[in-house]
Formats: sequence, C-alpha cells, structure tokens
Amino acid sequence: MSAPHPPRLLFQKVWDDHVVASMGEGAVLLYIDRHLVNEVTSPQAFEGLRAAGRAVRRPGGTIAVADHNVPTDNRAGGVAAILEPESREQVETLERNVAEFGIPYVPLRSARQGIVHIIGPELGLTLPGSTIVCGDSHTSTHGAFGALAFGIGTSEAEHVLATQTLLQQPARSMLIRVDNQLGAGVTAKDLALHIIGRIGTGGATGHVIEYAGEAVTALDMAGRMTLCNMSIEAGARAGMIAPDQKVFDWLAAAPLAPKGEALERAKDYWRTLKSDDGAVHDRTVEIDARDVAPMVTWGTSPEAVTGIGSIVPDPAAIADPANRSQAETMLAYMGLEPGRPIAGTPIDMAFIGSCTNGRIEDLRAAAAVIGGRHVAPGVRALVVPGSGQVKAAAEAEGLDRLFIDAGFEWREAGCSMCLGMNPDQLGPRQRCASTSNRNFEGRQGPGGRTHLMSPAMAAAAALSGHIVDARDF
Ligand SMILES: CC(C)[C@H](C(=O)O)[C@@H](O)C(=O)O
Ligand code: SF4
Repeated sequence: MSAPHPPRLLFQKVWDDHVVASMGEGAVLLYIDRHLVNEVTSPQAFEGLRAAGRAVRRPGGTIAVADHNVPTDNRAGGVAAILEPESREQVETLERNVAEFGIPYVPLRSARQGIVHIIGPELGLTLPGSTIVCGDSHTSTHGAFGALAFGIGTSEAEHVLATQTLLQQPARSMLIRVDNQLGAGVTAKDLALHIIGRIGTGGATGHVIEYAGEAVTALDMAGRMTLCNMSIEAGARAGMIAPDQKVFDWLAAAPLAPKGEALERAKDYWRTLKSDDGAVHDRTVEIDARDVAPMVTWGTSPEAVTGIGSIVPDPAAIADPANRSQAETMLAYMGLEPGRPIAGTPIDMAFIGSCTNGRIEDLRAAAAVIGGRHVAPGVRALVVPGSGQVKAAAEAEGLDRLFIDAGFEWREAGCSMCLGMNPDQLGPRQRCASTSNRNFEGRQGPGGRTHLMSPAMAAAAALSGHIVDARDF
C-alpha cells in the first residue's frame, strides 16, 4: 500500500497525478492529457515545430477546430468562401498544419464543428481528473468536469505540441462556496457575473477556483460550464467543480469517452476527485445564492455589473479618483447616463451564443421567453449555436422555427459576435444584449457597446427592444 497523502484539494490531486518533474520552488513540468488547438493561436506554434524539425509528441491527445474566424451565415462554400483574407488564411493555415502534423481535425463542414470549448465536452474529450490546455483563455470551461484546464500562450502551445508537457508555476486555491439556491429565472451566468462584480476582475488572480456549495451542485452541466468558463474574467488560472453523477451521466452519452469496463474503472478514480476534509484553500469566498439577481453589465469590464433592478452607477459618488475617472470613461463609451435604471436601455442587437452560453440549454432558455412575441422593430437578433451538434439538437426540438418565426436569425456554429474576428460585428455605438463573456471596448466590433447577460435576458431584450427583467415575461 502506498503511503497515505495528507488531505489534498481537488486541484492538487489532479496536479500531483500529472507531475513529470519538479523544477524547483514549486514549479513543475505537468503532463498534458488533452491539447485543444484553434486557428488563432496555433500558427506560430506549428511554425516553431517546423523550424526545429520536430514532430507532434502525441497527435491523438490533440484536436483542432476553427471557430473564431468562421462565418456563421453560410457554409456551402467551405473555407475558400471565407471572404476576409486574414480569416481565410488562418483557417487554411490550420488545415495545412493539421494535415502535415497528423492531428485530428474537425473540418468546417463537419456536423461536429463548433467552438472548441463546446465540442470538447460534447465529444467526451473532457474528462475528470485530466489536464487540458488550449491557446485560449476560456479553456477554464472544461473545469466543470473536474478537469484542470487552462489557457496557454503560443510558445507554450509549441512546447505542448512537441513534448505533451507544460511548465507550471505553483497555483493558489480559492474556494467559492455558493450556499442556498438561485431564485427562479436566475442562472449560472448571473451567478458568474455576480461573483465577478463582488471579487473584481483581478479577484482570483493566481488562483485556481473551486466552486462548491448547494447552488453549484444544483447546476446542470451547461450551467457548470458557464460558471467555470467565466473564471478567467475574475483573473483565475482555472475554475473547477468536483465531478459527480451529472458528469458521469454526461460522459456515458459522449461518443469518445471511455466505455464499458474502462468507464467503470475510470469512475472509481473520478469519485476520488474531491477536496479532502481538512484540506485548506488559500482563500474562501462565500456567496448566498438568494442574493443573486439577473445581472447586466453597464461598463466595459465584466466587473462593471449590476442587478436588473438597479441603476447605472454615478461616478460622482465614487470617492477614489482613479475609480471615478474609470467609471466616467466607461459610461462615456457606453453612452449611458448615471443614475438611470439599467432596465429600459434601448438596444440595437442581441447575440445569443458563445462558449459561455451557446449550449442547447441556453437556447432552450432563450426560446422559452418568446411566448408568441416578435423581435422588436429595429433590433437585429442572432442565435448562434455553439456547435453543429447543438444546432442539430435545437432543430430536432423545433427551436429553430421558434426563433425564426419570432424574427431571430438562426446561424451556423462559431464564436460569431462574441468577438470581432468574423463578419458578425457591431457597428460604432450599436448597443448589444449579449450572452458572451467580455464587454471590453470594441470587443464586438469597433465602437460597439456590449451588455453581458444571460440567454433569457438577451432574448427578452431582443423582444422588448430594451434591457428588461426576463422574469417579468
Ligand atoms: C482569440 C483568443 C486567443 C481569445 C482568448 O484567449 O480568449 C478569444 O477566444 C477571446 O475570447 O478573447
Ligand atoms: S466564443 Fe468567445 S470567448 Fe469563447 S473562445 Fe470564442 S471568442 Fe473566445
């Protein structure tokens, strides 16, 4: 029998099980189980491999898909039909690289194509206790399965491609415990925004967040992914939730997850993946789920957020001069008046999609508020499934008809209007109710104004023509 461990946290267990070598002062070389590759951050990594004459260490542990630059209106023409030259070149380069290095690839025309953080879990590539990296900050999404998953830079991606390992500095741990239950019509997205509003965009810097508590356990897998996805917006290195039966049920239905005997053996291990009694987090944040309202951002940072029943803050009331001037800048960019209710703010666009809220559950929540209404005159509303599978599932349920009949546009899968790397963009001063995760200046197009919110809230805004409490629908 091996010597018993002292009590350990969830993330330490996964970490310890992947240490290839200690590099001193807590830094380690970690084995990486799964490397997800997109078209944006991989070109130089492959270029580096080529220059060094190296191969990919474990092509089978790697999977590539183009998601950021793909148009979402029409796929008939394939990659060659991408009009924007830089976008087309990125996708073509990815296709050349995966062919040359023998990496599994989900092509644009595959029914499985989609945002990498949505298709990984769908395929069953996201497993509890595994280490997952991607040259993309929202890799934290996969922590919903009890994986240790983080975004990496391009040179790190090259290192992982070449060695299947990654140098990691020690991380600290933050427990976010959410007691009690979220109210009716309050979602994981609202919880994520509430947390960021509370601890700030730097609140979890250097930490791996472990989410726990009644309201977290009660979330379905889609909600858990939304929550872990936004960990990065609080500055965290990763977000994790201890795997439970909901994870096992999801994986039992996922095509590439272990099956039969292998699944049973894996589950024996997965059940050990929780923080031990007596293991201590570096920080603990306690949230009462009953305090969480449907949230809407008013500024250009996810922490500039408020409940739907609240007002746009008045910078004059902010004592700290730096914070005051920051709030003034944000309000000027957003074209909002201080002291006015956030509800009632007119919108030009609505975007329902992204790796935060582009899953079937999100589309159902958005469709549920339609209730025979139509998108308000002058508003353009996009529904963009996070993957081809989400799209197919929605169509099988008739959600596409509901959306189309109500005046929403029904699109192909991709990052779409989450960020301006493809044709789906806001124009200057256009205001968008968006289910994405970042409201930075210009994020959805130069001069565009983003209000982050949940799918139900974005759909309700599209139907009303202004920001509104979806619970009143
Ligand atoms: C383009 C990519 C590197 C970027 C990220 O790392 O997150 C994008 O996905 C984003 O959401 O801003
Ligand atoms: S959907 Fe948005 S946040 Fe997610 S990977 Fe794409 S651009 Fe990044």
